[in-house]
Amino acid sequence: MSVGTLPVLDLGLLELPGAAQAEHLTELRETARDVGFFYLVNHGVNAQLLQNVQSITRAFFALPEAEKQRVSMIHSPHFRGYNRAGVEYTREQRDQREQFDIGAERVALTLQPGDPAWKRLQGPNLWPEALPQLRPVIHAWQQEMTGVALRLLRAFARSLSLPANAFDALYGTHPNEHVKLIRYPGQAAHESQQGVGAHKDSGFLTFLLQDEQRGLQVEVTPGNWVDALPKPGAFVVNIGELLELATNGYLRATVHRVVSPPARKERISIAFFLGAQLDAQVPLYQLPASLAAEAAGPTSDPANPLIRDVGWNYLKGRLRSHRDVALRYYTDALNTVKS
Ligand SMILES: O=C(O)CCC(=O)C(=O)O
Ligand SMILES: [Fe+2]
Repeated sequence: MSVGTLPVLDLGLLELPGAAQAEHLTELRETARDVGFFYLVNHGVNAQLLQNVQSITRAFFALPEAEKQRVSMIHSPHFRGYNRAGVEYTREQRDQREQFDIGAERVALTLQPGDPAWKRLQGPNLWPEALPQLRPVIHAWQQEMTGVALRLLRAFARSLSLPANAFDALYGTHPNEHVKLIRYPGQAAHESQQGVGAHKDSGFLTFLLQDEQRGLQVEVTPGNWVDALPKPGAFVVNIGELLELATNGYLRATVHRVVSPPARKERISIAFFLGAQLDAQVPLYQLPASLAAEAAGPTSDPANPLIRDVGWNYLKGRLRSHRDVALRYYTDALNTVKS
């Protein structure tokens, strides 16, 4: 296999009727097993919506600092809102990116004493008054991306000889639809180049919409970092840890990172993370013997063990990334979640 670039998959081909899809499903399965990252084309998301979401994202980051601080994540026990560069940590190092996190738009749950702390993750988003168009554009994008993600998840299920709806129960009626708007500021040569440090994504599937600035790198084989160069109109898709866990490591959650742009440049990317329902447990799906034989078990980082309880696993990641929010709202949970 060439490791110089990422494979390109076509969603339309994965949905061809009958036997015609078979060879494409095999390609999807093998790509996800060997690389865990690919470009997705022919996904059907309207080009105008892609442009709108990119321009509204630029408009958000161009707001005065005071406006962005009004929607700072420190105001949200649900981990929603704005973080300036250098606040988020990956592997104990600061990430040089500013970001705005949006989750599924739901009311906060009424909690009873003794309820698990992850129930606090559900709740409303924060929206900047100074940019009222942000909310409808992001909602449209979130809805559209949930649809694409579900289509792809069904293709994954078929590619593994599971019923097309095998993952639907995990995803359920309350999926964890997490959108992250990200801006990587240019960094001078003597400054940190960690846009985001090396990590795996924790959910099911991630879709990235990049701009024209390079920076995303994928560790295809140990120590071999491949550039996921921007490809107009395509999403970069990768597998998250839940899907790795569900398939006993057959599908691969691959480590990736972003290297900062040079001084005076910036990079904008928009991520959509499809997670499972917070109250779900990730089962181990029975794969056909020939595939099960190739599943080596999830390659979880011993310093960051995976938890099958979706809510706890998600909370663990959030507490790790956003220490200030954790200390404000989750001191009681810091010992329960071994993060
Ligand atoms: O900005 C990117 O291209 C990647 C972002 C990423 O990996 C993440 O936020 O998990
Ligand atoms: Fe990531």
